[in-house]
Amino acid sequence: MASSPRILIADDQSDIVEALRLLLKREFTVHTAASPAAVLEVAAGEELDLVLMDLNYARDTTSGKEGFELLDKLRELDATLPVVVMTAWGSIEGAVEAVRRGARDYVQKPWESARLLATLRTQVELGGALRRSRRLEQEASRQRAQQLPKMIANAPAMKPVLALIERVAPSDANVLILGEHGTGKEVIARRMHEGSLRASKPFVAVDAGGLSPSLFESELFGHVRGAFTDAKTDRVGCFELADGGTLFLDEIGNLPIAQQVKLLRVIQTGEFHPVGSSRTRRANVRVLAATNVDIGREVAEGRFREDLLYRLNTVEVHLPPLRERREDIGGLAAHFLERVSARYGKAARSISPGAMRALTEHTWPGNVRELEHVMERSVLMAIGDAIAAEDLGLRKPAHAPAAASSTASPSGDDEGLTLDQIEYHAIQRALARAGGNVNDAAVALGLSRSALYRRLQAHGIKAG
Ligand SMILES: Nc1ncnc2c1ncn2[C@@H]1O[C@H](COP(=O)(O)OP(=O)(O)OP(=O)(O)O)[C@@H](O)[C@H]1O
Repeated sequence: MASSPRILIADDQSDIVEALRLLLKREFTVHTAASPAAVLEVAAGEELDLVLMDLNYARDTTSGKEGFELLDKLRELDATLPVVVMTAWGSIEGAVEAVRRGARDYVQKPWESARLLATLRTQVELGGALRRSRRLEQEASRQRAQQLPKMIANAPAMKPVLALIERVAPSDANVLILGEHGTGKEVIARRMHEGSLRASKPFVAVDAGGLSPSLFESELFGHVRGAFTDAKTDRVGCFELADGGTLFLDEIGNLPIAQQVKLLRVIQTGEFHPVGSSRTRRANVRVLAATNVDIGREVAEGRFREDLLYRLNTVEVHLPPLRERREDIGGLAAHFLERVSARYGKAARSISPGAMRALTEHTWPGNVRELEHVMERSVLMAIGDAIAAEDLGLRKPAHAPAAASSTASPSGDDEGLTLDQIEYHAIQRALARAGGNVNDAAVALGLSRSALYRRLQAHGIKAG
């Protein structure tokens, strides 16, 4: 059975305290105090649900000064604790001042029992609701903090990135995050959101560039039932889901021109129509976008609208590839090792010095995501106490230069490489043989020119 609510009665007149105690004891657990000091002592030591207090304590005073001070202190102690003040008949100013200072209600002496009880019940209930909602809020923010992916960023190359996040996260500026495939652009976007005033509101991520044109509008703006054959019910779009919060548009560089126009309009006006509806909806959304393509070139070659770029890149964050922040490889590897081991219910192993050397010498065309996959594989493959270099499945010390070079031409021995790595090396070899000519390399690889460009972008290889 739930225990009865706990009330503290505070008055220096013992006959009043006693009368109240008799009235309230059937419904409440009653504590009493005769002075402000005693009130604070009880309030500090007991979980209370309400304080019913007089405003005057020193004999013959009527100013209420002591009561107001006590009220302030109680609110400092616990702003959610409801306080109801008692005032002498006719001193309404005192009651008004007490309410201004945070008392939830007041009763006049002599009180009318039924009314007093009703007032106390209401305030106990409201106070309980307030406390529950505060608790839920705290719980939600704790969970958010826990879900926030850990970000390893100690390398010198990450310093400017961290400084920029700190500076622009709290603003409402639209930010464009530039970086190769798998460098952690979404991680940066989440950090920005968590560091903003929108942190308690939703963060919605959408792969904008990966949506088919027919899905794009419905995904972003929603649709109404019957808008098209498959629209069996209304659907809320990402803009509306992110209202008040942050919308992260990934792969923005791959967005076809027709969709760029639609996106630009919403960003300019904050207004949109769900597919099949003529009703205008509004959403207050901060847009963070990311791309791994050379967006300047996309604009220069007419594939990306300059006006949209200006809307998206109020601030630009350049996320360096993993090969430019090798100092973080150890920390990232350990982090992924711990996470993956926990996921598979395995004891976390250490990383042998040989494995660590192999990790730091690898060129990481797939960046942090590739490192994550390598660590996942190694957890499954390892048999010893420590992860050995062989468990990583990496080519032995890869001496291939950074991805930007066109001379990388590792031997045709692909054993132990991931599909992604094999593709990377095949492209590098084809480019090297074609003297950097993308058309020739595409022919040699049996790809169309644009398909090869897409792969070059995906691997962060700069050709020509
Ligand atoms: N600095 C980092 N610290 C810890 N984990 C990271 C870091 N950067 C990236 N990761 C992890 O690496 C993976 C890839 O990161 P993310 O998805 O953010 O990359 P991306 O650049 O957005 O990828 P894409 O180009 O495919 O959109 C994720 O699992 C992410 O949690």
